[in-house]
Amino acid sequence: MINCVNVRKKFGRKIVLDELNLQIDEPKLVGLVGRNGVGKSTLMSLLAGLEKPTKGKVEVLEQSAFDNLYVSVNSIYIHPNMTFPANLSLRELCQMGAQFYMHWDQALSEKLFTYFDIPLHQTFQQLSTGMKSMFATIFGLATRAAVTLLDEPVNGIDEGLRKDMYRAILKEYIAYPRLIIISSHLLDELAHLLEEIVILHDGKVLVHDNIDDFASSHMIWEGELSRMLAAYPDALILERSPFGGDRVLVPSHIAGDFQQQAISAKDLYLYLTAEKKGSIDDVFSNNE
Ligand SMILES: Nc1ncnc2c1ncn2[C@@H]1O[C@H](COP(=O)(O)OP(=O)(O)OP(=O)(O)O)[C@@H](O)[C@H]1O
Repeated sequence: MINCVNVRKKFGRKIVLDELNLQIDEPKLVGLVGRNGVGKSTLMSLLAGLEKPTKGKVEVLEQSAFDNLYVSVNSIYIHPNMTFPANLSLRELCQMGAQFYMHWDQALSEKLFTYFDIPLHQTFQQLSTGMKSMFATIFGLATRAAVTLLDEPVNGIDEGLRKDMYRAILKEYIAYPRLIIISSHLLDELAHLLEEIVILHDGKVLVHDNIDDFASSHMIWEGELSRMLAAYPDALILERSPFGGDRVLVPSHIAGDFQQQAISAKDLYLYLTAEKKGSIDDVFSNNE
């Protein structure tokens, strides 16, 4: 359904994505994660055909994505900075959506708008930040587009309603499977929904895996650091303890006679993408 081959994307002299490869062949619920500024939105814009790759190939539904009407009518890209025509009410926007997207689900959108209390007589600009996200995400789901790209879909939504929105996404996906890619920083909230995870790091896909396989791919050893490093020199040191309980991260297939702990997908993602530039305490250390 999507195929990115050796994709590079530059803005001016800044290379954001480079030699990025990603292929997804069937409907899936996929989480796209990565640290701030790594290029998640850029990748989604490329998939939506809004941006042209500087180099390489971006195909969606087997067609080159950039500026392609077939890709436009079969995909939707919802993101926090999106705008809608200021002179149209939300109801009118939905009528336009129904004309453009042939699988538009009017009944679903009406039920969700009612549940989330979205005032359809207002314009998009009149909504609060959280309501904008709710409207846009429901709009995205109602399109039933084969490729649905949700960039930070719960941006600004309070915690209780976020859970409802995740559930709405999951139920819609189960009822009408399609490729839904969700970018988010809230991997702990999202992980239970996802089938696959894609981690962007240094302009590339660092991990593309089944979410459960990803979480179980590593484990934490606790013990004496020198012994653990002797058993596995490439272990990532997570924590030094003056009392002997040092902690390191190792791939799960490595055998070692140490206390072992499972790790959550969120923590593993954070460790694998950590920048090694000291801690926030170092920034303040001269002032203390
Ligand atoms: N149109 C543009 N012109 C110039 N630079 C851009 C443009 N779009 C994105 N960038 C730059 O590309 C980089 C990646 O931005 P992008 O928004 O894709 O990252 P992101 O992973 O979605 O970030 P975040 O998690 O903070 O939302 C950033 O350095 C950003 O400044």
